[in-house]
Amino acid sequence: MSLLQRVVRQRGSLFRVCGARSLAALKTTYRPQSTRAEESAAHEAAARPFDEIPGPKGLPLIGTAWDYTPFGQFPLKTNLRGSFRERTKTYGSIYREKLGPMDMVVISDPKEIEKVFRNEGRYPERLPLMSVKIYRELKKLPLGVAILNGEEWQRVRSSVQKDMMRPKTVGAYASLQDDVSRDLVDVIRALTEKEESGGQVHNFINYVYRWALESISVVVLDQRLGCLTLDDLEPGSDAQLMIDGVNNFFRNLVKLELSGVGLYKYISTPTWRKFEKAMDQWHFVAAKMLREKLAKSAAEEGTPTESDTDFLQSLLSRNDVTFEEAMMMAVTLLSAGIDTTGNTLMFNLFCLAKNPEAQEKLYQEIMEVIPAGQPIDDKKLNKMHYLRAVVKETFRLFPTAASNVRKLDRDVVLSGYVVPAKTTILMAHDVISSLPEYYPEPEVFKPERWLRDDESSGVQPFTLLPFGYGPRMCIGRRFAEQELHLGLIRIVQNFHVGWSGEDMKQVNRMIQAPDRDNFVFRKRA
Ligand code: HEM
Repeated sequence: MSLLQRVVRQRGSLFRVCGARSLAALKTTYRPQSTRAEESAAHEAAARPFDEIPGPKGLPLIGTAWDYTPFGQFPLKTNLRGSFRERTKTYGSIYREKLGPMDMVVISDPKEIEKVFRNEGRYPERLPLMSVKIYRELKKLPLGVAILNGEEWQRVRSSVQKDMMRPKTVGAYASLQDDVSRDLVDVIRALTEKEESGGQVHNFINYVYRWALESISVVVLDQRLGCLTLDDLEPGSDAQLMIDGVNNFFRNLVKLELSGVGLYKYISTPTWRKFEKAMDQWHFVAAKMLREKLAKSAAEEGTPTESDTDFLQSLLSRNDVTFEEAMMMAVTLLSAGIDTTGNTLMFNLFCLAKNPEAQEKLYQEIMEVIPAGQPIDDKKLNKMHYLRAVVKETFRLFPTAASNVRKLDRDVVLSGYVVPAKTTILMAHDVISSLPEYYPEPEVFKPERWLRDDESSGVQPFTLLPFGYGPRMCIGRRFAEQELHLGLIRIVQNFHVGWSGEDMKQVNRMIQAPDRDNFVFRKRA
C-alpha cells in the first residue's frame, strides 16, 4: 500500500484533523527467581520482609502526599530532589513510602540498582503516566510507546528502534542538526549585538526550545520549521503553540501525577482542564505538521527525493504498527524532544558559565577538533572526550530526570529486604551523585572525573543513568546527545558564556527545568 493510500484510508482519526501486604502473605508468596549466580541461597533466605523496610509513616489514605504540598517539607515544585536526599539520610539506601495509593521503594545503592535492571526481563515496565493514559483513552488515541507495557510496548518501540538508536543512522543527521545550532548562534549574536542588551538574550529559554524543536523536526519531519528567527514567534504559530503546549503539559503533569489521591481521575479538576487543553494543543499541532508533511510527500510521490533519510516514510511503511500508532510515535518524538533537551542545554551552559576553566578547556578541545568555519560530522564528535565529560558531569549535578522507575515481574531481594513483584521501585541516582564515596568532592563541577585516563577518574557503573538503562532506555538518547554536543560546540566556539545575578536552580516539572536564565554572552575574538 502506498503512503498516499494509507493516508487516505485513515481519514477518520485525530490525525485527519490534523497495599501493604501482611508478613505471613509475603512469606508464603516470596519465591526468589533471581538468576545471578553469585546471589547465594543463604542470602535470599535471610531476607527480611517488605513490611520491615524503614520509611516515613504518613497519614491514612494520602500517605506522605502532604509533605509534597506547598505547605509540606518537600514542596513538589522546588524540593522533590531534597526529599530523596533527606529521607536517604534518615532511613538509609532503601526506604519505603506510600504516596496516596502508590506503595514505593526508593533505592540509592548502585549495586542494587544494577540488580533491578538485570531483573527487568524482556519487557521492562515503567509506571505509566496515568494522566496521559486517561487522556488518550478518553480521546480514543493509541497509548504510545512511553505508556504501553509488555509485548505491545515492544512491538511499538521496535518500529523506530533502529532509526533512533543506531549510531550510524543518528550520525547521518549531524550536519543538518549542526545547521540548526549555527542558526541559534546567529540569533544570539544578533540579539547581543544590540547596544542595550549587555550581552543578554531576553527570554533565552524560548530560543533554546525553538532550537530543540527545530533539531528534532529535521529528523521526524525531514524539514526545517524555520522557527529560529530573531523575532518572537506569532503566539498562534504552529511552532509556538507546540512549544507552549508541551511546556504547559509538563507544568500540569507533575501536579496530576504526584497528587497522591488523584482526584482528577474522578472529577474534572482545574489542573486536569489545563492539562487537557495543553495535550489537545500539542497533539493537534504535531498531527497538523505531520499531515502537511504527508500531503507534501504524497504530492511528490514518484518524484525522486534528494534525501535518503525520510524517517516518517520509513515509520509509516512498517507493517507491525497501525497508521495511528505510527502517527502517535511521530507526535511523541516531536514533543519529547523539546523540554528534555532544551532544559539540559540550559544546565550545561550554566555549569560552564560558573566554571570558566572548564569552559576554556572545552574551547581548546573544540578548536583542536573543529577549527572555526569547519563543518561537523559524527566522526569529529566522537573525538570530543572533554565535551562528553562536561555533559555527564552536568547530568550529575543538574539531572534532567532525577531518578529511574521500574516495576519488576518477579520478587527481588534489595539491600536485604524482599521487594514483591509489581512494587514501584524508584532508583534515585541523584542521591548517589551527592555522596563522596562515589564522587569525591561531590559539590565540585569536575568533568575530568569522567575521563578514562585522568587520575581523578574511576566512576562506578550504575551511579548515573540520565537516560535510564536497558531495552527501555530513552529512545531519543542518541539524538539528544548529538544535539547537545552540537549546540555546546557552536555556542562555546563563538562566545564566552557568563552568568549574572542569582544562581540557576532547578524546578520540578516531572523533568527538571531551570528557574531563570541570566546568561551573558561575550563574542570571542
Ligand atoms: C537530554 C534529554 C533527554 C533526557 C535526559 C531523557 C531522559 C529519559 C529517561 C530517563 C527516560 C526513561 C528511560 C527508562 O525508563 O529507562 C526516557 C524515555 C523516553 N524518552 Fe527521553 N530523554 C531525553 C530526550 C529525549 C528525546 C530528544 C526524545 C525524542 C526525540 C525522547 C523520547 C523518549 C521516549 C519516547 C521515551 C519512552 C521510551 C520507552 O518507554 O520505550 N527523549 N527519556
